[in-house]
Amino acid sequence: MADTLPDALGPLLRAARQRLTEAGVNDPALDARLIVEHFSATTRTQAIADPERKVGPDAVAAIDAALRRRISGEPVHRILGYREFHGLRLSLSPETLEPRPDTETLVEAVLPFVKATAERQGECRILDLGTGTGAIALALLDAVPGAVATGVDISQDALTTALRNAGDLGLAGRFKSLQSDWFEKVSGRYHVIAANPPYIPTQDIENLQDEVRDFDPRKALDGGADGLSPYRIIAAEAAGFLDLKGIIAVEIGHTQRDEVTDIFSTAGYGRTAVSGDLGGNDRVLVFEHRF
Ligand SMILES: C[S@@+](CC[C@H](N)C(=O)[O-])C[C@H]1O[C@@H](n2cnc3c(N)ncnc32)[C@H](O)[C@@H]1O
Repeated sequence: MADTLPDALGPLLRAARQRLTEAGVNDPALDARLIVEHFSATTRTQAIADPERKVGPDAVAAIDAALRRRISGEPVHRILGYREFHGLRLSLSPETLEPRPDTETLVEAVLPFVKATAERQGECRILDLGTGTGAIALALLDAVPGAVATGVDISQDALTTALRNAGDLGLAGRFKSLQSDWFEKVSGRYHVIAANPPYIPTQDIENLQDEVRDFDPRKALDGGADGLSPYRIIAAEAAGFLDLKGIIAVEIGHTQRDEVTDIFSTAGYGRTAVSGDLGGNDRVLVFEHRF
């Protein structure tokens, strides 16, 4: 049984950090801060300016429970129930991937095109395939008032969460959700087709970090035998849904640049950009169709 937690904010933070450190959690200071701030509804500034501030017994109990979950291996954002993406707070649910900072690379890669299209044509239509929390679509809608987006997912749970996120962010009027197996139920033409599809080869899933394998949904990870199945489907079918001057942007695994480029080249696309993530890995490819 762990020690009882103190009820003053500063000592509570220190005790939380110590518990996570002793348990070997990866980034104990950050996770302790996120948990304490969230469940005590306090801010970093309050912890610094008023460390003796009292935290109520219900909040201390919630922090205690959250620390136990973290120590048993649950990712901190699953415990909090949300994650920040491109400056937006996105709620998570069992069938949504936790949006990752690497995926912000995709948002940045297409943002100038989305802005320019919206300015030129008064509207930019975005199709976000495998939308999950709605991360990509909602980040683009938030940045470009002239954009509208359809978020497609096979998971109804994910779409419910994406719609909730759109509502919470005041973007519901420009975001539609569609349950579909990739393009199966999609109609219309889009200036941007964006996708962060599942791209882990099936046999590699068992070797992923525990936090990913055990808490991110399998449907969001498993890209088939070689990890490339979704790219083949998207490349084969996208032309029917892409505006004449539209672009496709896909996130990739860091070793998949050449294979994914070949898949799109064979389907009639030319690659116009490769973007690296924060770690310097190839992370996003952008294509246009050679109609
Ligand atoms: C890697 S996650 C990406 C989620 C989100 N776009 C992000 O970047 O955080 C892939 C998403 O594709 C969805 N998905 C998997 N297979 C699908 C299919 N056949 N048709 C549509 N969506 C699919 C999953 O449910 C999951 O939400």
